[in-house]
Amino acid sequence: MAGPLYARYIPEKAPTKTKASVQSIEAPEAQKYALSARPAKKEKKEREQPKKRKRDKHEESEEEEASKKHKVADAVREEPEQAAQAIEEEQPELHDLVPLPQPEPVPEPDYKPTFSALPPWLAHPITVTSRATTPFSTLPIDTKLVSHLNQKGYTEAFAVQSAVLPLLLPGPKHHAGDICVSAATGSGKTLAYVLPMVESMRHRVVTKLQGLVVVPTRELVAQAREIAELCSVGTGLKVGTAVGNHSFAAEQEMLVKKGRRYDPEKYKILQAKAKERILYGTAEQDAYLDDAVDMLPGHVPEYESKVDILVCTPGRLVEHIQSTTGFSLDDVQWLVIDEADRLLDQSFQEWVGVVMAALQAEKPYEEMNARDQVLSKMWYPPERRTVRKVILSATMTRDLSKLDTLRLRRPKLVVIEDAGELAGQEANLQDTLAAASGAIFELPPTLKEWAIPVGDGSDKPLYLLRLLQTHILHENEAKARARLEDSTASGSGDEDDSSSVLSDSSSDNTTQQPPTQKLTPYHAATPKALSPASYTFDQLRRPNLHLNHRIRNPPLPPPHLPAPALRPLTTLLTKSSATSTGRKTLSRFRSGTLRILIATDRASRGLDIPELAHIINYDIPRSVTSYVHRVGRTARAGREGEAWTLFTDGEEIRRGGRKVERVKIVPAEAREEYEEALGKLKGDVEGAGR
Ligand SMILES: Nc1ncnc2c1ncn2[C@@H]1O[C@H](COP(=O)(O)OP(=O)(O)OP(=O)(O)O)[C@@H](O)[C@H]1O
Repeated sequence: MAGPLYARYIPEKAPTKTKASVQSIEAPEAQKYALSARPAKKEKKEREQPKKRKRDKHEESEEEEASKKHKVADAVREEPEQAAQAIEEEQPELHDLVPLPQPEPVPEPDYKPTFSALPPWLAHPITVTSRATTPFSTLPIDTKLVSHLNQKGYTEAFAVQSAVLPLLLPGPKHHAGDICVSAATGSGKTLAYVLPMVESMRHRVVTKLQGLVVVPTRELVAQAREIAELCSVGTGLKVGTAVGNHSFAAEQEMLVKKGRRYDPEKYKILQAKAKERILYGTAEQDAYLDDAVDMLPGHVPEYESKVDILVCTPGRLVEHIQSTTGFSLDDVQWLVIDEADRLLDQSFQEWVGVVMAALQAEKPYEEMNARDQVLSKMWYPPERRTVRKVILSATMTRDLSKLDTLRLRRPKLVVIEDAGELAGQEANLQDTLAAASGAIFELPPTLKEWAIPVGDGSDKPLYLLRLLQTHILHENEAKARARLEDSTASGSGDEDDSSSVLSDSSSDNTTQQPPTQKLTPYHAATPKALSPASYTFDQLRRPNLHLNHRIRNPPLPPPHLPAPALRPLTTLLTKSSATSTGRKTLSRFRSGTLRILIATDRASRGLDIPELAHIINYDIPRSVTSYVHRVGRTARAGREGEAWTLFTDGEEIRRGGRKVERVKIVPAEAREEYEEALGKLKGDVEGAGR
């Protein structure tokens, strides 16, 4: 009998479905056992008519199912509660699927590669501890030079010098190949390359450009030149520079001497070339031929270098290679690249390619000396000179694509590592940072680093002001005072009155001042602060002015300080400062006339101011490299120094996997004056922009 056309709808419960699925999982098992219990004959019969049986079974089960449903529907209609209970009882107990128990995973050892992608010389550098020093007298250096160095206070070779000098000077440890050096800022790298260069040229007869030193900035050129001149005393070697602080023509004049030589044969060749050029236009556009035309009959022009060692910036070097007649690198024996990572990072008119080509270039036949001319006509060409290359940095690159451009010959890498407790931290830093950027980083072991939280950064100038007042100037003034008292007691004070700064500034706060004339001896020796910063106050458009303004116009002269107001002691050094202004600023800072220098990253490389005691990173540097070079302006040549970094809420400063020690500073209490000054400054800037 067919069921009713309609009935109350009872949704199927999930367990019913689950039951079905459980049943369907269990069914084959049950069937298996059921089948195995049947007699073999029946089994055979079943096998013979499997399709029919299956279909019949299927129809039967459908009928059963339908009649069951009808029964349930009837029961529900008659006794709904009992029916529901019965249905529930019918439900089998269900369990979720549980993952099978698994064995404990076997811990995998940390991956330690047994190979390195770096070539052996980079992967296994010569490492030397930063404490290894050697007396200069034990090194194969001219005795006069040793005593001159001693007089100037250079008695012991620093670690980098102790490691590099034997490799570059003649002797049992001499290395016939190129050297790369990674050593901390202020560790004495300049002397490490200048000394062997000068020693190798000591007995030269005529002036030839034999040593080429390339550095990135003008300040570095001046410093390297100073050291080169110190080492060249008594040798007659001439040191020149090319940086663009003179006109190009004046610089050409300083580098190359134009002369003439009687050589009728060569004269004929040159005349022929010159005629060719005149006939065919611009066949060979070189000033050399122009000069030849102006020569006396039978004479040819002859150019000589006026310098033995040239210290230069890469851009200016390229200009001279390309445009100065008679300037050549044919006799160069030494190529030094200081601050190599920076120089290789920036193209500077593709300087590496130009210099390498100039070093490789064959001399034209007519410019060869007689011996080479004879040899060049023979079966084998004249011997090629080898140029010794010395590549240095405190953040040495291990980027092979960059180093390859220098065509290094049998190179060796020397790394000066920090000894003692700090070495672990450095190693960490090196591991993590070297892995991240492919560079090696070194920091001076005598450097102390501090981090100062400044909230959201909106009050940074006030934090800076307080830092200067409480930790830097205050401390220094206290030290100066103590030294003053000592010397006054011993009566050894230098009476030289060069301290106009202290006397000037005393007008701000006369009652606070110690007797000014007595402070003078400590002036030059008073530690100073440099505050490299990159500013981001976009709304003010002239950000440097902002910081300078804050320091030069402190909201209130700090009454508790024996120091004068900061205004006359502070100045700016930016990239846009003209060369002469920059030089003057630096010399005033060196002498102690100025105590606070607000600088950009221009001052972060190579600047050597021995007395500089504090670096303040007003903003967190953009890279680790930048941090290393900035803080490296202090703690130089084994002196102590401190680096302070202001950081905002979202920033963090870590070193060697740990946070740099924090110092809490309460910002200077001058908010109202600060806001007022900011408003005034904004007005000034907007006024100036109109
Ligand atoms: N053997 C020495 N004895 C005493 N002072 C030294 C010695 N060698 C170098 N110095 C001094 O150490 C200071 C730092 O030297 P230098 O500028 O060569 O360091 P650097 O390693 O090139 O630093 P940077 O990487 O920052 O350029 C200089 O003032 C220099 O005169």
